[in-house]
Amino acid sequence: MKHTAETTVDEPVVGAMPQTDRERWVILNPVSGTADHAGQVRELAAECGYRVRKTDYEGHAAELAQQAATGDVTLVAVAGGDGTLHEVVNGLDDEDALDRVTVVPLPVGTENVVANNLGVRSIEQGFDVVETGARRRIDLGVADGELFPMSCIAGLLADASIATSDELKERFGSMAFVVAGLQEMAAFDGLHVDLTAVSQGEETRWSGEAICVLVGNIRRFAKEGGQANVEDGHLEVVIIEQMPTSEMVVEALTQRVLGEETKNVFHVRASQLEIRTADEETIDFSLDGEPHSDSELVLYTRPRSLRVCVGPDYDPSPFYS
Ligand SMILES: Nc1ncnc2c1ncn2[C@@H]1O[C@H](COP(=O)(O)OP(=O)(O)OP(=O)(O)O)[C@@H](O)[C@H]1O
Repeated sequence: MKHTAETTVDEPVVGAMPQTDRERWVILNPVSGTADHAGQVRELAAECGYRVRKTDYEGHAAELAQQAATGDVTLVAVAGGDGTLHEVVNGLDDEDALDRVTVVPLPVGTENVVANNLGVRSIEQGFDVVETGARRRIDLGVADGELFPMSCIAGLLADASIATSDELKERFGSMAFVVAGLQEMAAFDGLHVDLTAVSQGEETRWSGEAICVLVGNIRRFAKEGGQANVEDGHLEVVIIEQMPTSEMVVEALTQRVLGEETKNVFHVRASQLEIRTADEETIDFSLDGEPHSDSELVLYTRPRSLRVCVGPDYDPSPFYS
């Protein structure tokens, strides 16, 4: 593989061009996914001239990103899943470095939602797109003051994602999330939600009993899911209303398979969102899979604030009806 190509944000890179990345690091989470990737990551990193920094504990990726930001590093490859990427992005932001450091995900986690939606499907392709891929600026979501590249989930599925065990993840892969959610449904008595969504100065309000509120930055939860437009300054918001478990399954299938809007699912796009519960109950939510809670939740976007390398399948303006 050749060394880094000259890249202008938003422009596809054609052919080999002079190097501009001053120093390149891989932040490697050795325990992400099936934990068998460290050897391959180190090998390719050595071949391509990256320094590898390994995480030793939870939160370490954010500290390493801060160190990268205070040095000469202009490119960080993140060998981990969505949780590790989340830490890196917040670590870079703590040093106000999002504008000078480009990030590329190396998908070695369990779900790798961000990497998949950026069109980066393997470790090798990750190193490759740094040389030959386009570079773009994508939106980041903010929830409770914390950045999230992927999603924020409040209510039942937030609990479920926290409760999703490693064993379950190994057996069912990305389905673990859904399976755990359905398992927990019986014990969950809903959340009375007052939600205000703002888009281009227009307010939309929703109040009622909800199972969960799903907010996607790079991913869509509505209809058949897939990649969201992550350059338009909007979040994709889905509220799943409280309903019997049997209806929930039908609802999920109808939404996923047929792509139809149905009565128990409310969908809105928003650049700003406020979620409150009726009696100021605590809202449990997960940011890119990590648990949080607060009495209210304010979300918004920081449009086009993260520089990323993307693969050929990445679509800057995906079409959905
Ligand atoms: N050395 C370590 N030992 C234990 N945990 C670690 C270590 N390094 C990082 N972590 C933690 O591992 C967690 C999971 O990482 P990550 O999200 O990358 O993988 P994943 O959950 O398998 O993938 P995905 O989020 O894509 O489903 C993160 O919360 C991170 O803080």
